Amino acid sequence: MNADPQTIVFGETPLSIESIIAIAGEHRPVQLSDQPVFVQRIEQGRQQLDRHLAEDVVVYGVTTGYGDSVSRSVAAGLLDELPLHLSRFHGCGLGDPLSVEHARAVMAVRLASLCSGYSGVSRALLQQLVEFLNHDIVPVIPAEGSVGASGDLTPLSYIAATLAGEREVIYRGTRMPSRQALQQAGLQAFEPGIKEALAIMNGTAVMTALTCCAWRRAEYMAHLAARISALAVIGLQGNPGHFDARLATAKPHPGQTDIAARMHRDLAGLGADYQPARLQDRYSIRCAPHVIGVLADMLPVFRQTLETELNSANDNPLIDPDSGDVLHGGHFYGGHVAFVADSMKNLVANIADLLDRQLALLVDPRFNHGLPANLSGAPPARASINHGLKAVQIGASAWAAEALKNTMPASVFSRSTECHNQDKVSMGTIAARDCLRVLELSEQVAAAQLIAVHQAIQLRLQQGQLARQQLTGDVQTFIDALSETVPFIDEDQPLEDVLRTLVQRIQSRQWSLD
Ligand SMILES: N[C@@H](Cc1ccc(O)cc1)C(=O)O
Repeated sequence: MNADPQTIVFGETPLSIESIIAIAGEHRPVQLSDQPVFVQRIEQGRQQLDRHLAEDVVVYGVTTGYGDSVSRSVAAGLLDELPLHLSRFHGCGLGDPLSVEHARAVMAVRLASLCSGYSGVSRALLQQLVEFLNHDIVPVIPAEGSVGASGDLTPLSYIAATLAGEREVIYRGTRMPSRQALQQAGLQAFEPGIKEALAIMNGTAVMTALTCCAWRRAEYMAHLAARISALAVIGLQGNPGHFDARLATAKPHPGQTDIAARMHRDLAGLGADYQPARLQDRYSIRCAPHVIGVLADMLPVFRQTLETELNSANDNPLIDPDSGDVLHGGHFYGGHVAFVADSMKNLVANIADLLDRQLALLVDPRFNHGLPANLSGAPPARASINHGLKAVQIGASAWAAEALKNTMPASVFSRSTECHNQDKVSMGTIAARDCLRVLELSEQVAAAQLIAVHQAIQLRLQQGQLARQQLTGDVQTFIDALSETVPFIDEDQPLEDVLRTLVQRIQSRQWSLD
């Protein structure tokens, strides 16, 4: 069915983190499967719900009030109005809006979940989400106000509302009322039928989407940190023997082994005659694979959890597609995602700390084995007025500290809310937002350390303590690419623009590190 190989199809095979990122960031087109099994499954779910309604079965959120108001039954004449009430009373989010990329990821993740066929929603609802993604109509979703268990009710209410032509969206770069964007795109508002607003809102899509985006950045951070650490070894005249494959075999965590191998490969050009300045380097150098490797080892575990969550029915109630039975449960509870985000931010912040410690060694003549103070490249006659990377290091210390400060797990701050119906909640969305913030700060530390390792290597080359042929082809290419952005720092100059460009390059995964 799928003519355009670029198109990502929902309703057939499970989606990966990469497909979510491709939809969110690269605007890959999406479509619903037209396979009869999928079409039937979706139609059946809806018919079964209608049947329950006709038979006066009590279904939570369809014939009852929401949450703790479950014990209130809704008069038959008001049932149709109930869905829009849900999205409307949850229109109380605060904080900055999610970025366009993140809001698109949220829509894609919610669509994946609804396509699992347990939510009893119509194909028309799924199609409206497809249209929003393909026309790039992006709901403005305030980031704050979810406890992450009862789903991401409040932020997801902005999806339910905008599909229905309420609240605001970003369309063609302009913030405007959703109704106006729908009109301009030639689409109709989709007013949710019974259970449909609940199905959109009662799930973990915001935290899952944000954590998928974080996962991709964390993966790049692990590989970049390995490259930076290898360059720090070169700058500090460190000992490449710490990354010997035989050491890795003796403690074979696969992620750690991979990081050590990457570093060892990057150091292979130093040659047999190379003499390190010390027999054993300080831990931020010697143990780099042991710090970065924990993240590298946990990423596959995190991936499995995130992909299970994103392809799951994390809604309530569910409609069993085979029997049609209504299953009342708590799949909107985001405990798994909360744990992934809380853990990932800890591992990423540890890398920021590692890079900041390496930077501290590089700028300090007591530890850097013959490099100038603050790595200043000023000639001796002008050394007294030049300060090299002094302020960049101070900045990196601040960013590392802030990253570390944000590692406090969010999930341990569960609090009872909503009249004690939601008396244990995940706080997974806060964990996911923290994780993204920790990544941003860590990327800033990495940018600072990129300037430092670049400068250290240029100084070693100038001082004749390193020959260009001692750098592998990959390392030469990387240093040359850095030199397009990073100047040799001799005279004092503002480096904000350089740092910002580097952060942007890191976030767009500019350099191929494999
Ligand atoms: N998540 C709740 C539903 C709910 C919806 C809206 C609320 O305001 C509160 C709770 C449940 O399924 O039980």
